[in-house]
Amino acid sequence: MSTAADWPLDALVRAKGTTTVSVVLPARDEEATVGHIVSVIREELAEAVPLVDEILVVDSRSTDATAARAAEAGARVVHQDDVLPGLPALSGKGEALWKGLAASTGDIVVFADSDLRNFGAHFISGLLGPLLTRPDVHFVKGAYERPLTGPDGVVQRGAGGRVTELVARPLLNLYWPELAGFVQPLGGEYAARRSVLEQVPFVTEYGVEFGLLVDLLERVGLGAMAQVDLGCREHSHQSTAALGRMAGQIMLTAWSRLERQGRIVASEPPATGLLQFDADGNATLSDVGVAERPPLASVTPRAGGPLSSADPVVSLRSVPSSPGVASPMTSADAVNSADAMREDVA
Ligand SMILES: O=c1ccn([C@@H]2O[C@H](COP(=O)(O)OP(=O)(O)O[C@H]3O[C@H](CO)[C@@H](O)[C@H](O)[C@H]3O)[C@@H](O)[C@H]2O)c(=O)[nH]1
Ligand SMILES: O=C(O)[C@H](O)COP(=O)(O)O
Repeated sequence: MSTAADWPLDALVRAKGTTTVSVVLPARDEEATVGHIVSVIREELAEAVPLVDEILVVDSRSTDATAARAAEAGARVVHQDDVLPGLPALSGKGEALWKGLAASTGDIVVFADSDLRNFGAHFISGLLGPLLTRPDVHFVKGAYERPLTGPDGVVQRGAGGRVTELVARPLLNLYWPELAGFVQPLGGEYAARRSVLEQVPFVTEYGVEFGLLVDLLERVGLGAMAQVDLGCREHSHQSTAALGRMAGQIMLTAWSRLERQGRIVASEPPATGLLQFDADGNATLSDVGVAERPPLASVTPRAGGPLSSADPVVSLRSVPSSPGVASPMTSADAVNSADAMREDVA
């Protein structure tokens, strides 16, 4: 595996030629970090050297000043629901990335999270190295060490990436062992050729990274997938309950791929409700179902191009997410069963 330091900027600019590069940053309520990230990319990779041609921030229904901070720092900002407005709006990070792909223009698209606390230009340039120098490489994923920073500020080296370690990695080793060598399968920093990204579906919410890995393996093969060591990645941590919902989305994404690949035949789809309990035993029910956008190339002939009325709108084939879609356990069933269990215990 190469490291970011193996790809000096002058060599990358020489290799780039006429290839164009877009950086797409999905952002939901990231006013604290998005401005700095955009500024670093603009100053070091667009102004100091002609490596990045476009910086696009996809504002993912933020309720804070994310869009303003990103625009002030020099990004083009689009709102997730304003892109391809002819389609019904979906939610979550996967939707933001798919809309970002549609709204951007570069031959190579680099995705990076907007909540990185130790962002440096190497997060972008490192990912570009194999893509700009090896025509046979179509997808590059970032690898890094992930510390866990507690609320008291204490940093535990290598303890981050809890959903990765507890859910994604075991699932990949069980069912797609070819992908087990990806150090950070859920990491948000990766890059690919547009020609390939437009050929694969994008799962919505937090299923997107897992779905892309599995679908790209099928589409381009492991030999066209690379990873680059980007050092250490620090980001803002979500609560355990939020990570539980993310885990549910990833498990449903894996289930959808196993079914699509003909490896499981289910008599009924899995339930998409997740019942969680707080410290006082209060129950909250969430829907962790994910939807799916079809390959962008099947929706519009060219990213950002006009939609024709004959275009497919959205594929929800993989896993149901709309409120109207039947699931084996309804919200009411789940709450009733939780109440019944509590009574049993009492
Ligand atoms: O509805 C959303 C949710 C998140 N984001 C953005 O997506 C990025 C990553 O989201 P975050 O909530 O920070 O995810 P993590 O807890 O860090 O989850 C990890 O695991 C996820 C599942 O694979 C990946 O999507 C993430 O990139 C990866 O960092 C950030 O820029 C968010 O602002 C959106 O744009 N829309
Ligand atoms: O990628 C993951 O596993 C989740 O984002 C959780 O990461 P964290 O444990 O570093 O918060």
